[in-house]
Amino acid sequence: MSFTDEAWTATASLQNAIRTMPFTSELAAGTLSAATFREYIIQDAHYLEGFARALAMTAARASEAPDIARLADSANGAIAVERQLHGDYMIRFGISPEAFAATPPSRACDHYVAFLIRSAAIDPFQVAVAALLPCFWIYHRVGQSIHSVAAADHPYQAWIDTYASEDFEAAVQGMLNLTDRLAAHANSTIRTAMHGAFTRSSWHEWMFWDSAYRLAGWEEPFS
Ligand SMILES: Cc1ncc(CO)c(N)n1
Ligand SMILES: Cc1ncsc1CCO
Repeated sequence: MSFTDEAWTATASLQNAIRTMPFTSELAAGTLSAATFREYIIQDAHYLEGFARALAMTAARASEAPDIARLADSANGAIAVERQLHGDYMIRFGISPEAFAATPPSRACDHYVAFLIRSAAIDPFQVAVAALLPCFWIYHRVGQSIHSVAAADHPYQAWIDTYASEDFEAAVQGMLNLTDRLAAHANSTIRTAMHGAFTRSSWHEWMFWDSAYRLAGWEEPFS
């Protein structure tokens, strides 16, 4: 079995939780409240900037030139999606620049981004790549499965189209190939750490949607 098949199987219960959780089920059905989607879009704009930084940092550490280019392309792609959120979605869902500026990253968003940037900075390159893979793969799986059931006048069609697209699929396939190539040449210590990073990132994907659904920010102490 390839490393990536192994990683998906090892995280089956998390992947199943992501597929069936309220945020993704209601997103698929088109019944997710606009207020919840708004919160998610704001947080995702914050996330995509941090994700792009982690991709660019990991790109710089690749030993093969094509891998530098692929990871840097994805950093560029993540910023392109972030610009789309700012330029189109925020207007469509009634998020003013002032409202965005007044909303800091949530605890879940900051935790995920901090994890990815820390991994990119100090983990072995193979482990940093494994940490980045769920960001691609889970979104593609979720986007595809919603795409296959979505009604024609779906309120979140543009979101679905982004992650079910052939362009995104090519980026996902590139990351899967890179991860499997690295794992095939890695020793068992590195492979174990790659599994750990993949699992932790998958958990962060679940937590990110769970947090948006609960409209969770930063809890403050009561006086
Ligand atoms: C939280 C999160 N993970 C992954 C993606 C897809 O890149 C995204 N837009 N947001
Ligand atoms: C992973 C990812 N998420 C949004 S854009 C992007 C890179 C696509 O090339």
